[in-house]
Order: sequence, then structure tokens, then C-alpha cells
Amino acid sequence: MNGNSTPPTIPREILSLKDLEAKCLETMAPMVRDYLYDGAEEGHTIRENLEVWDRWLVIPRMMRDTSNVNLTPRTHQFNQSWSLPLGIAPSAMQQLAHPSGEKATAAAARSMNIPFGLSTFSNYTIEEVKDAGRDSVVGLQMYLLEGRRDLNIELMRRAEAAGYKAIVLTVDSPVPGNRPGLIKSNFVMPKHMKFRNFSEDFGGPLDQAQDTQFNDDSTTVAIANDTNPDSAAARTPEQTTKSRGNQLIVDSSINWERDMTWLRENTSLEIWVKGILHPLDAEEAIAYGASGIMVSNHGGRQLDTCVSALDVLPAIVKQVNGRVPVHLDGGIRRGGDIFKALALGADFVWIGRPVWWGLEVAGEEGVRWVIQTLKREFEVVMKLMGCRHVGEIKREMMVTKSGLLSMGGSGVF
Ligand SMILES: Cc1cc2nc3c(=O)[nH]c(=O)nc-3n(C[C@H](O)[C@H](O)[C@H](O)COP(=O)(O)O)c2cc1C
Ligand SMILES: CCCCCCC(=O)C(=O)O
Repeated sequence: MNGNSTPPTIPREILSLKDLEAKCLETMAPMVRDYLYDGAEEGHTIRENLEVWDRWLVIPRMMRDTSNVNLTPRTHQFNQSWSLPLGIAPSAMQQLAHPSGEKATAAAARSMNIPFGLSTFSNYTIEEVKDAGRDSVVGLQMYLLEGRRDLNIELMRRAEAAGYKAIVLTVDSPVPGNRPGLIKSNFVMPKHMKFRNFSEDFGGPLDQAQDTQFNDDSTTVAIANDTNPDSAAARTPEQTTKSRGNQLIVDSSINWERDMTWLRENTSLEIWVKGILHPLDAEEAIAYGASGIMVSNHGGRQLDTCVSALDVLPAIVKQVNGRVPVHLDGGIRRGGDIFKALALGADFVWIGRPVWWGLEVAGEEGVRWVIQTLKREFEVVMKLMGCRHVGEIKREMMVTKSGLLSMGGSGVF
């Protein structure tokens, strides 16, 4: 974190999120940097998430009077109107980047009228963050905890009471991904930071990664046995083993039938499903009552070499066919990326890591700068593309390089 005592601002020479990232890396502690950047295994999916956007080229239309452009999403999301089709995805332990952590992020989201999702593993409470972000704080991201569904129920009650709109169930993380960088840097959350949503002083789920991947003791065996689908799926949520005293463990036995039913029975909030990459999983989510779907590979942090969200988006949008909103995250760094995701059918997009760059450099102000920059870039792209509102963004405005070659001399070209 920036150690200056004067209120930090973003230096004038920083023009893009890429510049901000470089600035952030000048001061970010190596362990925090490793946690933020660490992807699964060799980082293929992280790179894919960043490169996929440039495989699509845009074909602009001219002379369409774009003097006034409306950037608001086509439809309300979480029953609210937002200034942009952009939100802040849940990410754990934001105090690592700034002492005000999730409170600063939520306040920035509020000031820009975009939504924010809070991680189960935040450093500020459901109530504190709601207070900082008010109507912008719409979702509580949920990991279902092994043997401690009582804690999940308590979190949901508190989210309901505080006025959250949705539980965002993350389905791509039955176990932490193989994250070697994190192990090498010996990542642990500093002692003075807490998972403040829990009254007990719990250890975090990433300690689990260290145990499962690199230790050779009896605990490892116990967890490995827990991932056996035959034994796990047969248990009720309450029967899942509470493996270790003070450590929160994500339930690796999560499954559609048992857990979506359990969630629907235990909360009045909307249930959104985060981490969908297959059209048939989108279908499962809808069948079990999901109010919305987030196409995501968890920022490349879980399964290496898995597809990018953008590449599978069209197939998922086709499958969903307008029944629920389809959102996307992963690798969004420019206003043009927002445009491309919408052109391929997303209703809304979310960002993860760029928020940490803003937090690190200038706290709440830095996060606001990130949102303002994406907004400004998106607006310019809309104008140059000849789109006066989000409803005018069309699939036909984009082509892949190989698609462009094969179009030579055909159709209107
Ligand atoms: C540091 C960090 C922590 C994260 N923590 C969570 C989390 O607690 N729950 C969750 O569902 N996703 C989590 N994510 C994933 C994000 O919600 C999101 O899917 C991803 O960051 C989007 O990709 P991007 O970082 O390229 O924008 C985390 C991501 C990062 C970078
Ligand atoms: C079972 C995965 C726990 C990870 C918790 C935080 C997170 O989602 C992330 O670091 O990514």
C-alpha cells in the first residue's frame, strides 16, 4: 500500500489501467502481488483471459450522430438502474491492498452508481460494507462451508437484514486451484487482518490449498477422501465433515440438486451462479432457480488451460435464450472489452484485479479512477462504433481475424 499520509491521487501521467497496474506494482508487497496475480498452475488461462479480446476486431459505422451516448445497461440488473454495464466482482481480503479494503471499494462503486459483490472472505463485515456502498452493494458471494452450514445461514440472514439483493454462489471452486506461486511465497493473511464476517478467528480457505497440495500428512488424506463424489454427494449439508478446528473449509461436495435446493430453502434472496463455462451448466443453474448467471473462470485462478469466459459466452447466451441475465468477468481492462462482451451477448461485465490496482495506489479514489477510466473509454468506443445506446451494440459489428479473411468478396463486403 502507498505509505504517504496525504490523500493519494492518481498521477496525471497514468492514462490507462495498464499504466495504473505498473504504478501499483512499484509499491505492492511481494506476497500481496503473488496472491493477486497468482493463477492456476502455468497461467495459461490468465494469459488467455487477457489475449482473447484482441482476437476480435470491430467494424465501426459512420455518421450516426453519437454526440449523446447513453451507457446504461439495456435492462435493470438486481432491479436497479446502473450508470454502466459494469460491476465490481467479489474478491477476498481487500485489506491486503488498502486498510479500508472492501469499504473503500464499495464507496467508490456507490459514487459511480455501479454494483459491487462482497466476498465471503472479506476483511469488513456484510453490514459495514453495505453501509459504505448502500444501494451499490447488491450481492454477497458465497462459498458453502464444509460442516458449517450454520455459518452460511447466519451470513444469509445478515445479508437479508442488511438489504442485499442476491447470494452469488461460486461454483468453480470445490477446492482451491493449484496455485504454486502462492505456495512458494508462503502466503498467509497477516495476523492483524481478519475474516470479519465470522465471530471466531478462523483460518482461511487458502491454508487448505497448502495442505492439500503440498503436505503429506494425515490431513491431506482426509481432504482427498472428502472429494470422492460417491461419498460426498450422499451426505446432507449438515453431515459434511468439519475437518479442522478453526479453519474454514470450502465444501468440495457441492452439487446442483442438494445445494441449490438447500439455498432456495434457506434464503429469500435471489440466487446467482458464478463460474459457469458450459451451456449445460447454465441450463442446470436455471433449472434450479438461478436468477442470473456469471460466466467466469475465476480470473484464471482455479483450473489452468480452461476456456476464457468470452470464448464460451455465445454458446451460453444461445442456451439461456433470454431466460435470465448473463454476466461475464475475466480480463476486462479497457472500455473496448466491455463493448466486445456486450456484442457477444453479455448483459453486464465485472472486474476483479483492476480494483486492487486502484486500492493500492489511492484507496477509494483509486477505485473510482478505475471505474471512471473504463467509463470514459467505453463512451469513446461507443461513439466511434456509431452506437448511441447499449441496445445498438450488435454481434455483426465484430469479426475474428480468420472470419474477416473468409468474408473477402462475400455479402456486403
Ligand atoms: C485477489 C482475488 C480474490 C478473489 N476472491 C474471490 C472470492 O472470494 N470469491 C469469488 O467468487 N471470486 C473471487 N475472485 C475472482 C473474481 O471474482 C473474478 O472472477 C476475477 O477476478 C475476474 O477476473 P479479472 O481479475 O481478470 O478481472 C478473486 C479474484 C482475485 C483477483
Ligand atoms: C476454495 C477457494 C478459496 C479461495 C478464496 C478466495 C478466492 O476466491 C480467490 O483467491 O480466488
